Amino acid sequence: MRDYLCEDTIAAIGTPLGKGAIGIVRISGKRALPILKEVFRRKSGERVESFENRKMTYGIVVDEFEEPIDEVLVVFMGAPYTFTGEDVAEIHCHGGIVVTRKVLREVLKRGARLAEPGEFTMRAFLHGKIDLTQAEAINELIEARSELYAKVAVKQLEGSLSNKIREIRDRLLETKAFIEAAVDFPDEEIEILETGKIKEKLFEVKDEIEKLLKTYREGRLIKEGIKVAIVGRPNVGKSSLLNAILMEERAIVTEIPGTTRDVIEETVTFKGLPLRLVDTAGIREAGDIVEKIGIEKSIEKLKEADVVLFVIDGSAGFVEDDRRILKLIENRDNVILVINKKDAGLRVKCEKLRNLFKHCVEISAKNLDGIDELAERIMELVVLEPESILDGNEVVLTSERHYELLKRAKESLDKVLTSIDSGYESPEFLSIDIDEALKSLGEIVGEVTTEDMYDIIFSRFCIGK
Ligand SMILES: Nc1nc2c(c(=O)[nH]1)N(C=O)[C@@H](CNc1ccc(C(=O)N[C@@H](CCC(=O)O)C(=O)O)cc1)CN2
Ligand SMILES: Nc1nc2c(ncn2[C@@H]2O[C@H](COP(=O)(O)OP(=O)(O)OP(=O)(O)O)[C@@H](O)[C@H]2O)c(=O)[nH]1
Ligand SMILES: [Mg+2]
Repeated sequence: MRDYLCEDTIAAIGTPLGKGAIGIVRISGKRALPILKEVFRRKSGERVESFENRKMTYGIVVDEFEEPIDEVLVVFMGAPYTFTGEDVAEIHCHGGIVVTRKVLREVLKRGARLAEPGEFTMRAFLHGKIDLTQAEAINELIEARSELYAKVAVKQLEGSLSNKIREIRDRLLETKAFIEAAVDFPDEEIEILETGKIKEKLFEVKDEIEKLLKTYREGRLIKEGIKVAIVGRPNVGKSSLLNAILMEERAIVTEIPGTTRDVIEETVTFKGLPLRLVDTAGIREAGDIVEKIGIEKSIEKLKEADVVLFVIDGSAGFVEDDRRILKLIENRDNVILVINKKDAGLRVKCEKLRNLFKHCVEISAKNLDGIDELAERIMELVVLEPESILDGNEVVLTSERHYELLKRAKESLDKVLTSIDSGYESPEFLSIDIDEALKSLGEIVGEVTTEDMYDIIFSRFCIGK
């Protein structure tokens, strides 16, 4: 059973385990202050009976035999004006692996329980300090590996998404009131339902939801990065291209066809977005079993990719083996033809293949020529509205949970509209689906809670958060 009532006092190390200048043990709950008094002494060994709220005090942590464990700074913050909304005590100790754990152990001995992953944040949510999207944003912030993602997460932590959702919800509530007005005054000869007006309002709300839904594509790219598969026949310079983009000798490059046999994945950040580059085995009629498996993987990666870089050796021209690979990627609009080995003289150019490839770049992986242009083209291909999304100032959906719930809300509104169009205009009937939409919106911010909420949200956090 989870402690949704927040009866226990919880504690955990809030900093990464490892060598660091400081390590913080955080305690939250009713017994935070008594526990702090139990473990903390002034340098002289004297007990401290009252702590000034939110002010650091210098001293030592002792074990039950009054033996000093570490020299520390501690702070007590009284409920409700704290991160969790409960009494919070923090012990800032030296950041060794042993010392921080020893301090935590003393705290646990005095009656605190080790916090579960995300439990501090869950308490902040349960006490109304933050809503669900803000709680999730804390985790996203911790997970963020690119500046842009961090920026989007901070905005969400500040409440940008919740504000947007609440705005949509309020408009929907207004619409509902408008529909129900017809029920409340049946005798007053108010027109049964002004369906035209109701529809107009519904369309407005739906439009807002759709706008938000559209941001998810970019949101996912910001969060997960752009998957770029580098494919082509052996020896055209795929691994050289990977190295050129990474600016390091990551993959083995030789003049022997069939050098790369396994998939190599590396990430670089370009304009704030992670580019997840995947170098693959050259595709051809396989020699041995290892190469065959490698080629199967190449084809798999090609299918998963957001962008496919189809590399050819321009100094050799567009040859039969290239043509065979072309069959695998036909009908895809996310392919960029990369004509490599420009330095060796090109026998085929972008212009000549214009009818086959909408996107084409001529490069020399060896001389690092054309690499920036290629990176630009990758961005152009996946990012629909670069200005609006990439500055990180707009509300962007990055969570599948939010996306699915918003989609559900939209579907409920579609049902209402269909009902109106089919003549089922009874207000009670229409309200059912409006309520469904409201419920989905409520679930996003956590006003409507579900049983598995903890498991889908907070258990993903690291311990101590
Ligand atoms: N030492 C320390 N640093 C930390 C945290 C922490 O818990 N401890 N945080 C943990 O995530 C983050 C900061 N987040 C926090 C959020 C709210 C409050 C807080 O005390 N809120 C009160 C009072 C606000 C005010 O003074 O205006 C409140 O909301 O009522 C503290 C930290 C990052 N840095
Ligand atoms: N002149 C020239 N040679 C290049 C260029 N890029 C790669 N090469 C050479 O082409 C050969 C093959 O390069 P790789 O990068 O190993 O080719 P690959 O496509 O990864 O080959 P496989 O892993 O076997 O599929 C090596 O000898 C490289 O030095 C280029 O831009 N110009
Ligand atoms: Mg290779």
